Amino acid sequence: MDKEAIVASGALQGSTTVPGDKSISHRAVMLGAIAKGKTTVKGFLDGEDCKQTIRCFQKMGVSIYHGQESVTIEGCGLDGLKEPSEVLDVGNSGTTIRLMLGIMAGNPHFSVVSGDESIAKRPMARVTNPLMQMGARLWGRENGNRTPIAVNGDTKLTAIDYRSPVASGQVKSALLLAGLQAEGKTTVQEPYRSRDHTERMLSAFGVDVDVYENGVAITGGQTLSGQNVEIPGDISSAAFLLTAAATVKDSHLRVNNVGVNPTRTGVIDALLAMGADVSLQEERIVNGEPVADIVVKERPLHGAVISGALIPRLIDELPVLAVVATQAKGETVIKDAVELKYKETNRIDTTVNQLKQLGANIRATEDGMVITGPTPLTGGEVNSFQDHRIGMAFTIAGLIADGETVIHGAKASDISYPGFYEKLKSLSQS
Ligand SMILES: O=C(O)C1=C[C@@H](OP(=O)(O)O)[C@@H](O)[C@H](O)C1
Ligand SMILES: C=C(OP(=O)(O)O)C(=O)O
Repeated sequence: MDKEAIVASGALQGSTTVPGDKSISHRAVMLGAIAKGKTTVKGFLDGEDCKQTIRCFQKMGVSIYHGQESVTIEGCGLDGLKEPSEVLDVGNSGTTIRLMLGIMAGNPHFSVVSGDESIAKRPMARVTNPLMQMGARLWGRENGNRTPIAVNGDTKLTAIDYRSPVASGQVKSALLLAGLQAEGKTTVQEPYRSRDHTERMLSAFGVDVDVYENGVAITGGQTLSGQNVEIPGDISSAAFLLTAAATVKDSHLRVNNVGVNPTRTGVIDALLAMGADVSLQEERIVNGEPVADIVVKERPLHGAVISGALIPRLIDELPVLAVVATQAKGETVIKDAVELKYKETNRIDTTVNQLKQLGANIRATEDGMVITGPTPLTGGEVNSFQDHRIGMAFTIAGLIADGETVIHGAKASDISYPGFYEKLKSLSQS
């Protein structure tokens, strides 16, 4: 049976690393595939989502070699992708499907894109609508909002000025990738700035992208050239270790070589706002992305408000921050986070309902949750519901709780953090 039993096992100590960044790994494969020439990727995340991206591009005739040390992609240029003769299966990965739709929309082939049960419930209109405004021919259930989605890319796209209602790295990236193939200059504005790895990597591959406050612009017809890419550790994975060390008594942990792109470091800002002792050391730039070692020491925490522009900078870390908030003194309010409902699970429900079960004082709101602490947690049976972030967040809850916490569906962690359970065990003292 796919489950893990977690018991409190003492302070987290030492110096460690985490697997490569998921967002950057997806983009390295995609940009490598549509570039001319060879791309070599070091630090690629060997997780299920990113492997699915590799498989999709292999189905379009791209030669990709996934070795122990690196991934090598023989880029064939945007005009060199082949028509896939099978469905492009993205598995559980929202990033793969939404970014790939941007590529497929302007590529002169017929393709069908689909994924697992969770993907079938996630909204796709946020990308298919603006792509259709650019002239893309797309069909899907609920007028293009649900998978499977069929694309007939045999059409010329036209640039649009798009004001996105959501701050989403996936929407922005899909439109940049479609914009590369459109006539004219495509602009995307968003309510708050979302992760900017696509812009950074496009520049590294030789494409001009204009970046301004809460917006980006790209002119169609530019070509990419293959590059050597070095991917830092994923701050969204590091977040589980950092939050554990911030809450488990006497912990003192250093996580080396983590990507600290400012569009991703919301979890550090939230921990600081809660009074945590966290610092960045050895800050440097690797391949156009900021990287640092992160050091955290346990000390008493207090509640904070997590809202507004901070939300897109820590969206995937909110379930585990809710776990931390159960141990912080006073009220923590998470708001403006309605996007949590559209992830692998409805993360407001899966977080709130199960933390309540473990004894937390927590309630759901329309766009987030309110947690009052500190409350002792008591172990129990919880489920990942095949949502990797939920399974891992409740594993951290298990380290804080009295007694045993059983995580059903624990293997979901392989999606973004293979080796997560082994790593936690190696860092615990007893
Ligand atoms: O662009 C990306 O790589 C991602 C963007 C975010 O999703 P949204 O774009 O839906 O906010 C995030 O939740 C996801 O894990 C990865
Ligand atoms: C939401 C996530 O990923 P995706 O949208 O790529 O499925 C995540 O990793 O938490």
